[in-house]
Amino acid sequence: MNIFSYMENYDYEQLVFCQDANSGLKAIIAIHDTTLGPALGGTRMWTYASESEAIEDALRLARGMTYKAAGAGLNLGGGKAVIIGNPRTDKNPEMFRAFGRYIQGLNGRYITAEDVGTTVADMDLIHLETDYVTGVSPAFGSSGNPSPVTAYGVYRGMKAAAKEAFGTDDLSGKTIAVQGVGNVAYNLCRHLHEEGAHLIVTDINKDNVQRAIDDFGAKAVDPGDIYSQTCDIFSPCALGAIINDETIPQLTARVVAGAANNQLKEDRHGDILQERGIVYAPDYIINAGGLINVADELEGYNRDRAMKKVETIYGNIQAVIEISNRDGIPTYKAADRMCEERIARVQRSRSTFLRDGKHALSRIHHK
Ligand SMILES: NC(=O)C1=CN([C@@H]2O[C@H](COP(=O)(O)OP(=O)(O)OC[C@H]3O[C@@H](n4cnc5c(N)ncnc54)[C@H](O)[C@@H]3O)[C@@H](O)[C@H]2O)C=CC1
Ligand SMILES: CC(C)CC(=O)C(=O)O
Repeated sequence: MNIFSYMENYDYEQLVFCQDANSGLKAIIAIHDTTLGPALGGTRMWTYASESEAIEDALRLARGMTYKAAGAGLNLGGGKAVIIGNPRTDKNPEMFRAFGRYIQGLNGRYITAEDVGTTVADMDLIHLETDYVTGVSPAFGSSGNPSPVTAYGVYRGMKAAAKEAFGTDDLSGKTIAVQGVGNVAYNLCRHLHEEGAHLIVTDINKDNVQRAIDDFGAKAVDPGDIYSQTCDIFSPCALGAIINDETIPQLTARVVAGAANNQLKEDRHGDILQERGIVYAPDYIINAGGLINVADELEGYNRDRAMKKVETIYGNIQAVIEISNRDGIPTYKAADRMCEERIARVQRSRSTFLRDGKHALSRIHHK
C-alpha cells in the first residue's frame, strides 16, 4: 500500500502509529478531516491479517466518520483508531492506559469511543490517562455503551427506508434477515420483535445466535446462507464490504438497512443496488446513533437530548432518498453529496480571519 498516495487521494490529514512494548500495544489512529470539529470515532480491536490491512481499515473507517458526523449535523470531524490484536486474548489494562496517553498527546484533535472489540471497561482505562474519550461508564457522568442507541437509530432509519420501498413504515409482519447479532443487532432485533417483525439471523458466534432464538423466536441460518433468504429487508450488522459482486445476485430483499460500517465493497455496488430497485439506507447515515449519543457527552451528557437527536435519523434517511429521487442518483451518492455540501458550507462560513478562533466544542469539559 502506498500510504501517502492513498491519503492524498481522499484528503486525509494525519496518520499516527502508536507502539508500546511493555503492554504489546500496536495501534493506528487515522484522522480524516477536522473541518467541522475534532475527529471523533471509535477504537476497533481486531486480528488483522497484515499491518496494511489494519492501516487501510483505520483510514476507511475514519473517512466514514467524517461523513457520519456531517450527515448527523454534528460539529465533529472524522477519525478512527485500530488496535492490532485479539480482543479476547490480547488485552491488558496497561495497553489501554498507554493508548490513552497517545490520544492525550493529540491534544483533542482525536476523541475515541467503543467499536468492534472494545468495551466500556476499556474506555474507563483510557479515561485514566485522557479526557478525550467518550462512552465511558455512566458513573463518570458519561453515556456508557453506545450500542443500544445505535440500534435505535438503525431501527428508525430502517422504518424510513421501508416507507420508500413498501409505502408504509410499519414493520409488523415483515421478514428481516440480520447478519451478525452482536451488541447493536441484539438491541435492533428487540425493537423489530416488539413491532411484530419475523427475524432470520446468523452469526459466527453460536451463543449470540442462541440468544436471538431464545429471546425473539428468530430463525437461525448458516453465515453463508443469510444473503439468499427470502425476506423483505436485509440488515448487515457484522463487518464491512458485504454488499459485493457475490452477494448482490443472491439478495431477495427490497431494502438494505443495517448497522455495519462500509457495507458497500466498492461504490459501484451502490449503483447496482439502485439498478435492481433495492432501497439502500447509507450506512453512515443510518448508524449514526452511537456517535450522536457519545458526542452529547462533550456538552455534558443529557440522555433525553441525545435520544431526540437520534430520532432525526428517520428524517435524514428520508432526505437522502429525496435527493436520490430528485437527482436520479443512487442513495450512497446522495448521502455523500448532502454531507460534502454541509462541510463546504461550514468551511465557507468560517473562512474569515479571527485572532482567537472559537469552535462550538472548544468548551470540551475536562473531567
Ligand atoms: N457499537 C456501535 O455503537 C456501532 C457499531 N457500528 C458498526 O456496527 C457493526 C456491529 O457492531 P457491534 O454490534 O458493536 O459489534 P459486535 O462485535 O458486538 O457484533 C458483531 C457481530 O457480528 C458477528 N460476525 C462477525 N463476522 C461475521 C460473519 N462473517 N457472519 C456473521 N456474523 C459475523 C460477530 O460474531 C458479532 O456477534 C460493526 O460494523 C460496527 O463498526 C457502527 C456504528 C456504531
Ligand atoms: C460510538 C461511535 C463513536 C462508534 C463509531 O466509531 C462509529 O459510529 O462507527
